[in-house]
Amino acid sequence: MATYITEPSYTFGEYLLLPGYSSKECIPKRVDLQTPLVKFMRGEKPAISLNIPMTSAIMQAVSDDRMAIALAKEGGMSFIYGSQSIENQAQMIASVKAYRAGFVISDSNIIQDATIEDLLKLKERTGHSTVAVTSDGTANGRLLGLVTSKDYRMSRLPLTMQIKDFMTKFENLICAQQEVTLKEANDIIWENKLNCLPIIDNNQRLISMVFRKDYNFHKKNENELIDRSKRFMVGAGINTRDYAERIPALIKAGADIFCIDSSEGYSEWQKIVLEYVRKNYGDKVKIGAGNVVDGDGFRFLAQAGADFVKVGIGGGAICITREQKGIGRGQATAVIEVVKARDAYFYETGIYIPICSDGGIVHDYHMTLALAMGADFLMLGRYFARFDESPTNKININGNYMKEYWGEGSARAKNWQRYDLGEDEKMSFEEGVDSFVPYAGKLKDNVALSLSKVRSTMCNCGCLTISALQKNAKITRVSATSIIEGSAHDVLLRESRNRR
Ligand SMILES: NC(=O)c1ccc[n+]([C@@H]2O[C@H](COP(=O)([O-])OP(=O)(O)OC[C@H]3O[C@@H](n4cnc5c(N)ncnc54)[C@H](O)[C@@H]3O)[C@@H](O)[C@H]2O)c1
Repeated sequence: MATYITEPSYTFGEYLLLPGYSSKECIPKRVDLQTPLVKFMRGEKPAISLNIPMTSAIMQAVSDDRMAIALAKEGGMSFIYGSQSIENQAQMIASVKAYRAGFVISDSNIIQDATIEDLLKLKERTGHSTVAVTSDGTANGRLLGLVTSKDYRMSRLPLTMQIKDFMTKFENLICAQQEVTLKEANDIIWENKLNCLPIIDNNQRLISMVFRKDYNFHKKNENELIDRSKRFMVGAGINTRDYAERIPALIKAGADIFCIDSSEGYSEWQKIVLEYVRKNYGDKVKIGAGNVVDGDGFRFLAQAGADFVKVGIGGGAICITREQKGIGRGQATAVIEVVKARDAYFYETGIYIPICSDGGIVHDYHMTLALAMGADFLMLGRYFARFDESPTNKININGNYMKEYWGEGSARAKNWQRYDLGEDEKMSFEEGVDSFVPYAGKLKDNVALSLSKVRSTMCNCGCLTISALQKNAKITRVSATSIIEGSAHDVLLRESRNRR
């Protein structure tokens, strides 16, 4: 007979925190959000910690090199998506590791045969008026010219005019070689009255840009997540098929940690990958595994050697695994159950394995709840997809700006053809949808606001660290009507503006 778990599984929205005693020392400014990323022995320190408990999801629509840089600046980490060629993924990792403050990877690039109409669309999408003209329209193509708003007059030029006919051609540009320091770059900008200085390599390929207007914004963020050589840290998603080629290539590119990316981690495929890493690299290479939703799955991955375990099936905003396959678990219950198994494992072995809660975060307070329930850090997809730094298009829909957001289980992501299930193509089905999310601006501002709420709640609970919150939080289930009671009710709202 099947095993029945009679207790229903719950989501974060069905829980609240009760306040604990907070002393006058307990103020948001003093809250420390540092949290372990990889396993460690009792009494020892983890080899890698995050400075904020946030990672960005292993998704095409979320985590590329630009996102990774923006998030590492704030103290978190991106896991760059693996649903792309090994070469492309390695290039993204390498570009994060090569990042130098003040040197920006160009996100507005175009080919010289494109038209003014294409240029206007690009400007609307990226919000930037300086556009690099490269041989292949990418950020690292051969630099052929530059277009700024000074180069064309909308009222005078036809929309069909080609970029090559009005751009500032390479021969007339002032550029610098990639060895230039930020100070030297800024001197060139001032001496030549430039707004932007392209940085190129020996083959005229664009490496980055330095902007005059960034001059005052190069101050170091003390929270930033850096390695021993002061380079930003970055993770990489991998699969259970081409790992023997992908892992060495990504290590060479500089990846700091891997995560096996799958909806289902309680599988022999994951054990094989973890064994491959331990056999070839010992404990030097760090690797997380998942996803699981119960203690059995956790223990399996812990014993197979995972450095962290990721929790969650079917809770992502774009995920339809539960309705397609009928597997999954309410995210709060999944976290609570896996944390129970983790704590028991820690008690037995002295090995603490961090838990990552992946999916199901809708409101900022859900982050605090997930941490209070014992997760050490969160993986967020929809949350980060809304920001300027996500890799997707910004689109105006009925006067509102939206960003595209699609699941890794959707046909759109699967077009990368990494999943050959050995079945008839007609038998394959989607586990994710293709959608839009409301555009929300800069990552930095949003993360600061979300974490200010987390810090504030932690103070209400009398906790200055995540581990104190995990030990001391008092959590209650809420009834359906108390959820209504907790929102604005029985009043007519004066304005429908989105609440910050
Ligand atoms: N967290 C979630 O709730 C969720 C749900 C659905 C999809 N996703 C995402 O969608 C993507 C696809 O997930 P998935 O679970 O379909 O991918 P997967 O590659 O883990 O599994 C796909 C299928 O391939 C099989 N397989 C795996 N390795 C194999 C190998 N070496 N040889 C032969 N067969 C092998 C698996 O058993 C499974 O049937 C991932 O990015 C995942 O994170 C996530």
